[in-house]
Amino acid sequence: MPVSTETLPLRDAAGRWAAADIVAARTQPAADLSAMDGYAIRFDDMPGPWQVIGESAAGRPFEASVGARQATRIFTGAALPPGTDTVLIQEEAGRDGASLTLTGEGPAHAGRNVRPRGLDFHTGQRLVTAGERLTPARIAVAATGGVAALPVRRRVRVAIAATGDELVAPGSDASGLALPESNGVMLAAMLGDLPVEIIDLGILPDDLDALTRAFAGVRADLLVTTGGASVGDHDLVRPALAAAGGTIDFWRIALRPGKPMMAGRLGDALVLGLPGNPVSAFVTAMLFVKPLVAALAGAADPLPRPALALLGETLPANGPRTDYLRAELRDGRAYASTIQDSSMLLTLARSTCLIVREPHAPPAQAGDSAEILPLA
Ligand SMILES: Nc1nc2c(c(=O)[nH]1)N[C@H]1C(S)=C(S)[C@@H](COP(=O)(O)OP(=O)(O)OC[C@H]3O[C@@H](n4cnc5c(N)ncnc54)[C@H](O)[C@@H]3O)O[C@H]1N2
Ligand code: MOO
Repeated sequence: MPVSTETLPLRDAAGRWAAADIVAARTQPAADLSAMDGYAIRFDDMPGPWQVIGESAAGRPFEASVGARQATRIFTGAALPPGTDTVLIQEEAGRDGASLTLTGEGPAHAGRNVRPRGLDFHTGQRLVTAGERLTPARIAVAATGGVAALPVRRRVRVAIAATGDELVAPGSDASGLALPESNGVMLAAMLGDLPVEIIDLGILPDDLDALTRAFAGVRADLLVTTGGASVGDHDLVRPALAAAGGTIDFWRIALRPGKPMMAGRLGDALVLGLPGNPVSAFVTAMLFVKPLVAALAGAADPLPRPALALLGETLPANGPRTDYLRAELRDGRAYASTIQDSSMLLTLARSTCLIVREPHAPPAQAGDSAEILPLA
């Protein structure tokens, strides 16, 4: 089901994506305006002298016509009085009462120091294209274009469930074999700069009935689970999804880490079942959850942007899965961590990029160029 749209005041629209083209309701600038403080003159009267007959300030124009060898005082952002076409900056002018003389080089051509009407944009011109993110500059251009409210998708409702009998809420007693749950807070943090409403389903046990009940009650655009995605006897996410009336579109992809990822549907919700290993959950969230949320929020270009970096060290040939290696960028070179175990959060926390290795990539040498995904 597509996420419905709403209209938000400019102040509330930051970080959303435009749900429709945003079109200028006015021309900017609305008239020929001065770009500098000085004197509005007719270029044909160069090199002067002139008689100053009035003043034009931003919002307080000089309405009368300016004749030959006449000038007005003018300030930045003020409309050029009728009859003038050029601004002489005050650093190059001498003023004595009403008399004005040229003291510097003066403007080189007609129209100098003038922002002509429509320099920025015209009424009817597209300012923001549907599917573009509403960055601060795009919100500002919409405001200048006379648009007060912006069409966006409503916040995407993302339900997040961690699964596993060993897990306890972060901060609670984690003695013995209890493991503090970290995927839920990590996912919420990864979605922190996206327009989401998080529905925290907490920690669900490795129990088919409990999982089925929890899944059946989900009201969201997207359900994200972590853990229980693999082939063990306690990996119950897929059977529970089926028991709750959901369907599975695919399970397992040629990715390392992240192989047991699952995608499916449950009623109106899309479902992404991420592996439980924290690094696998991180990588699949980066490659699938974030882009899917951005797409649901209306992004035309939701995928992460790879960059290029030089390798700091030799890398062995890759196997059959696309590999995302935790790595650090130092002096513009990417160094992969020695151990790439998908349980190791400290290595991930210290990484500043992932090196992307294509399936069956041959060995790579130090100094070779490699695709990376920067980790902000
Ligand atoms: N025989 C096979 N075993 C495994 C395979 C396989 O193909 N054949 N795949 C391995 C791969 S690859 C991965 S990845 C893991 C993923 O398994 P699950 O998604 O079923 O994850 P769990 O078994 O539930 O947990 C794995 C690991 O991660 C810890 N975990 C889980 N959830 C959290 C959480 N929310 N916060 C912190 N840590 C969490 C959990 O305690 C486990 O240690 O399967 C391999 N096995
Ligand atoms: O794919 Mo698992 O995610 O390698 O550890």
